[in-house]
Parts: sequence; structure tokens; C-alpha cells
Amino acid sequence: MTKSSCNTSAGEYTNSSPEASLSALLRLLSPIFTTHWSRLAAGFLALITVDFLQLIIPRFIKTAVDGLTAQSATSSQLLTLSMFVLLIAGIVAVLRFFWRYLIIGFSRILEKKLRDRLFNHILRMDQQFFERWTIGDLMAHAGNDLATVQMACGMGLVAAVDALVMSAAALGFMLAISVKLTLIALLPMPVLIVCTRILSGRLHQRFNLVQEQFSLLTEFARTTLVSIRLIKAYTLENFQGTRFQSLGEAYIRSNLRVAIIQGLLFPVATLVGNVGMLLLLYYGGMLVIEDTITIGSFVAFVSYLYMLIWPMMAIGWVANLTQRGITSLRRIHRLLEQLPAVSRGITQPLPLPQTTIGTTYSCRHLTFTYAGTARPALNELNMEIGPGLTGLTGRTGSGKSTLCKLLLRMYPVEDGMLVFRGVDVNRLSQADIRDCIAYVSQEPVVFATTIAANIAFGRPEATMAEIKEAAATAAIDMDIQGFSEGYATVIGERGVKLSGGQRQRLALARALLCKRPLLIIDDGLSAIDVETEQLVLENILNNMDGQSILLVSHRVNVLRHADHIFILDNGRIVGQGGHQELLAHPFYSSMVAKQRSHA
Ligand SMILES: Nc1ncnc2c1ncn2[C@@H]1O[C@H](COP(=O)(O)OP(=O)(O)OP(=O)(O)O)[C@@H](O)[C@H]1O
Repeated sequence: MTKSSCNTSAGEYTNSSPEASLSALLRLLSPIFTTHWSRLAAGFLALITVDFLQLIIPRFIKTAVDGLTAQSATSSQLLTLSMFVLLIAGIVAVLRFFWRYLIIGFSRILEKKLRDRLFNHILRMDQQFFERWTIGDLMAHAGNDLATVQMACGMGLVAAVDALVMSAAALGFMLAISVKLTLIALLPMPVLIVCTRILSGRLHQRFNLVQEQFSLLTEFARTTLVSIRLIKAYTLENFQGTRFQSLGEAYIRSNLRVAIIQGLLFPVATLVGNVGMLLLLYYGGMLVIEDTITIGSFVAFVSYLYMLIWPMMAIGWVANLTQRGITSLRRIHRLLEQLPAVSRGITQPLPLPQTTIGTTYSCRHLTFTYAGTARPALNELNMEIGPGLTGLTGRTGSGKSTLCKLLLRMYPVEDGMLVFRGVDVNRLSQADIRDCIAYVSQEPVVFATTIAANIAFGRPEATMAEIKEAAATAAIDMDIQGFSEGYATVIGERGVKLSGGQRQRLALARALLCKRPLLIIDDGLSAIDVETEQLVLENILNNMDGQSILLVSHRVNVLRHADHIFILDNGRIVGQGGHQELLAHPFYSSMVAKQRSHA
């Protein structure tokens, strides 16, 4: 892996990838179409049958009207014709249900399959990806883009086929009655196509704006509720309330702008259709007077002209839907094309060496620069981690968390810089390495579920006894017993029912339960008082079974237990050794002095 791949720029993920060709987009959809071809075929067969049956009805009406004008129609003939019309209407109703169920159902299946694929793909991405794609972008892909593709592959396809069949057949019937009259009646139709194209384009734009306004509104409500304590502390209730109100007003305004277009679309179509009807009435009437066509043909012609209005509108609508569907599919395709930089180039990972002794991790001249920054966050680091307790300390911003994230394979590193159990990490699968590591982050992540479920997050199959054992090692068991519902206590959104120290110990219990060979605690005990921290550490050390622990801390009374301590400054190792040795180190000795005076 080259250096440039470690410094992937924002453009590499977002803009610089060439636009996907239509054939690439088709390849994305074709497996879904192929799997469900029989469902689609049955749906379109029902749709086309409905179209033809609808086209037959005016023929019956023509026969009836001609019979009536010639005064040759009998009541039994009229009854038979009515029964046929009724029968056809019944079949049309049943078939309409089926085409909708089959084709629109297919478009929902397609949407679900794309959504599942997208979701699973996003889950596999690395940290660099999440720094470049915002949650808003990803939600837009999962929401708007998928909905647009679903619409294009559902109603868009229906409208296209429907418009094609209906317009071709209606035109055929109209031409059979009178070529001249057909041409005259169709004169206003191009206006209808253009109007629908323009109006439906505007409708989509305005509808997108409505969706954006709605996202803003819900995101604002979400962030306000999440940070409610901060808002109360700064007495920002009125301020937030006013901002919410103005966002709500913008949402209403954009909805009204949509309503204007919707209000215009059908009246315009009817108006243009009626102009056609006006021409038909005059010229068609003249042809009846001249006896060129019968009254029945005239009536049938009127029905066919009405039937043409929808396909003509559909042409403009389908063109917009297709255009939007392709744009959305391109965005989804671009997202699916992204590969986690961490595993880029690893086609056949080597098997992970199995070992009974604690996991060893080696950094060899490890240098790492975050994308978009000039200065390396880690510079020429050489260190060995494990077995036993390894301490890591240093000033804030010195690169401690960065090192933890690299060990967790959240970012790519150059070949040979990180070696796990004797093998270059770039030759191993990311999942294999992560399966060996339990991680406690600086900011504990807790879920709005029970305490037991929070602890068992990494091992959902763990027994209650195991959960309690991990909680006892993390010295949180007593606190949990204090809650009226014990381990079944639901801890609220982001663990509001717990103190900062309790949340940290909960996160630690979760990591301990996984019993993985390497435990990384990135300043994960900082919110715990010194005595409890001491107790937790002793518990962990007493329960160690050949494991390796990397403990990031600023506290000497914790670090003193480490077999080896590394001191980082500006991304470089500026000191290392045991507690006693480091007492002579300026940074370490000043830390000792400060903490002694605080005690
Ligand atoms: N995602 C990122 N993108 C760019 N720079 C980053 C990113 N994360 C961290 N940095 C920078 O890398 C440097 C090291 O940060 P890091 O979080 O590793 O420090 P730390 O030693 O863990 O600090 P602390 O003790 O405050 O947690 C800092 O200068 C920080 O600004």
C-alpha cells in the first residue's frame, strides 16, 4: 500500500470517480430484474390486457350508438352490449389490482434489496469513509435516492409501457376511423407533452426542497432533544423554539409551492384536452353531417381522445422520472463503489496465526498523517505491545488515540509499519484482527436499552452469570444492584440514568465480557475516581489470562502497574521504560509531582 492511499483526499471518495455508465447502472439492477422476471412479466401482461380491454369498450359504444341512430337496435342487443361492457369493466378491475400488486410490489422488493446492499456496504466501511460522507449524505442516499429509483422502476415503468401501448392502440383506432380527424384532434397534444415535462420537472424540484426542509426540521428537533440538558443550562429554550418555528414556516412555504404545481398540472392537462375536444367537436361534427363517419364512430373517437390525454401527460412525466432515477442510481452506484481503504488491495488475506500467549502488536517506523492535514499525527513510532500491561501517556493531542485507532485498523497504514502476531496487517483480514481486540473508547457509547443488553453488546449469547462477572471486574456490579430493576434497568437515551464514571465502567464491562486477546483502553477510566480506578485495574490484572492490555492514561497511580510505559509527544515516542525508570523523565516526573500535590 502506498503512502498516497493512507492520505486519501476527500475528492477520492466523492467527486473524482468517473460517472458510472448506463451499462454499469444496468448491471446493478439486472440481477434483481432477472430474479423477479416472472413476477414482472405477469404484471405487464395484466397491464397490457387492461389497456386493450379499455380500448374495446368504445367499440361496443360505437355499435350501440350506430344501432340507436339507425333505429335498428333491439333491447336484447343493448342488454348484451351492456353485459359485455360490465364484464370487461369487472376483468379490468381485477387485472388492475394484479398489475399494481405485481409491478409496484417488484419496485418495493428492488428498493429493499438495494437498501440492504447499501446498508451492509456502509457497515463495512472504515473511519476515513465516515469522515468524508456525512450522516446526512448517507441518510439521503438511503431515503431520497432509493425512493426515486423505486419510483422510476415502479410507476415510471408502468407509465412508460402504459403510455406506449395505450397511445399506439388509441391512435390506431382513431386513424382507422379518420386520418384527417386524428391529425386535427392531436394538434394540441405536443403542448400537453411540453407543459407536463416543464411542470413535472418543477414539481420534482420543489418536492426535493420539501424533503430537504423536512430533514432540516427533524434533524433540528433531534439535535435539540439530544442536547436538551445543554439547552436548559444555557436557557436557550426560547431561542431554539423560535428557530424551530421558522424552520416549520419554511417547510409550510415549500409545501405550498408544491401544491401550486399540483394544482396547475391537471387543469392544464384538462384544458389542452378540451381544446382537442373542441376541434374534434367541430371537425368531427362536420364529418358526421357530411356522412363521412357515423355518429357511433364520432362517439368512439371522443372516448379514444380522452384515453390519449394520460399517455401524452405520461411522456413528460416518465422522461423526468427516468432522468431523476438515473441520477439517483448513479449516486448509489458511486457509494457502492467505495472500498474501505484499510482492506484495499487485500484479495486473499493470510490466515491469522493462532497463539496461546498474549497477542503481540509491533509498530515499525509507524508514521501516519490524517487526510487533509500536513503534519503527521504519528511519526516513526517503534514499539511492541503485549503480552502484559503496556501504558501509553503523553500530552493532549500527542497521538495516543490515533495509535489506538490504527491498531483497530480504522485507518490504512503503509506496508510493514504494523505487524500483528508476526504478520504485516496489510496481509491480514481487517475482521480477523478486530476479532482479537476489545476496545474501550474515550467517550463511552451506550444504548437506550437495558444494562444487561449494553454489557452483552459484543457477545449477545453471553449468560447472565458471565455478564455479572464482567460487571464485577469493571467494579460496576454494586452500582447495578442499587437500581430497582438491576440488570434489567433501561438506562435511557445515551445512558442518561448513569453517571459519567458508571458509563465508562459499563463500556469496560462490555469489553471484558468479550475476553479478547488484546484489550485497548483509550483513556476509558478517566471519569472514575482514583480509588475505584485502582480497584478496576487490580481486578483486570488479577483476571488476566495471558492477555495484552494497552492502557492510555494520564494517571500515574494506574500507569505504575504497567510493565512498560511509552510517552508520546507530537506523534513521537519521547520516553519509555518502567515506572521507576521514567521517574527521571521530565514529562513523567512533572506528572508525578502534580498528581502527588493534588492528592
Ligand atoms: N480525524 C482526524 N482528522 C484530522 N486530524 C485529526 C483527526 N483526529 C485527530 N487528529 C489530530 O491528530 C492529532 C493527535 O490526536 P489524538 O486524538 O490522537 O491525540 P490524543 O493524544 O489522543 O489526545 P487526547 O489526550 O486529548 O485524547 C491531533 O493534532 C488531532 O488534532
